[in-house]
Amino acid sequence: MRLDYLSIFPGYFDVLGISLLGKAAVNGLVDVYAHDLRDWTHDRHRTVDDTPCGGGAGMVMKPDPWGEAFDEIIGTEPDPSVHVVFPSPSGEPFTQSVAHDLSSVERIVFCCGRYEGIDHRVIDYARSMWTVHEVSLGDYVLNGGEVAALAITEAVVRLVPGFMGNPQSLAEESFSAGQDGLLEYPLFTRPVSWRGLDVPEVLMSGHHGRIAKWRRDESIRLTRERRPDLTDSDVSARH
Ligand SMILES: N#Cc1c(-c2ccc3ccn(Cc4ccc(CN5CCOCC5)cc4)c3c2)n[nH]c1N
Repeated sequence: MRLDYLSIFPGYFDVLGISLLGKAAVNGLVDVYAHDLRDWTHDRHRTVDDTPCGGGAGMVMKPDPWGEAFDEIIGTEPDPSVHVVFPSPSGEPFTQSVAHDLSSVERIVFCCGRYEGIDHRVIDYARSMWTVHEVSLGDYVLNGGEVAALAITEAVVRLVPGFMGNPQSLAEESFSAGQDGLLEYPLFTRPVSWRGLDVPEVLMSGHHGRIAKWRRDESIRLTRERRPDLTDSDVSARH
């Protein structure tokens, strides 16, 4: 899998050489390339933004540098196998399902906007050439797309076959199909007693059936308390 990042702050992506992702890069599972959008400007100030047509607050990212960067990084021929991700406050929700879909893709290009956003023609042009995902991390405001691109990267790459040492742990996570869309149960490890707080006895019983029931009940309780939106009527009936 090749990952490209276009940003006026390419240094954000230096962290991708750390931890598991760094190991994946070393193992050849993932190739990471960060690009400075200003490398495709031609004025002395390396300008990437301008005032919004029709007025309004802030600045908008000019289309020209993006187009020239696309030509050099991706190419000038349409190729639907290339997936271009635009993090955006007005994007569709980024979910585990989207992460799963992207994990089988060979090439992803992240376009990280700043200011008030990117000239919309850049997104329209990208849609005419490649497979585009305009996605939002959630209902809160970031200053740009870089942090979102990092989060999306982690969510996607950890699903790539061969990346995680123990793929079974993926199956038991919250938001994964294997858990019926329920939140993950509380986790404990040694010591059994810590600052007057004990591991629930059932988890020390060695009785796998009871342990499985306790964990299921806890997942249901937590989901009903914290994420009623995840429990549809069918799921509630089953639980
Ligand atoms: N993913 C994700 C994100 C982002 C995100 C992603 C990409 C960019 C690029 C620039 N920004 C800054 C920015 C902030 C606020 C606004 C809204 N304003 C638009 C003009 O009208 C007033 C309202 C726009 C742009 C970004 C933010 N924020 N939150 C997420 N979950």
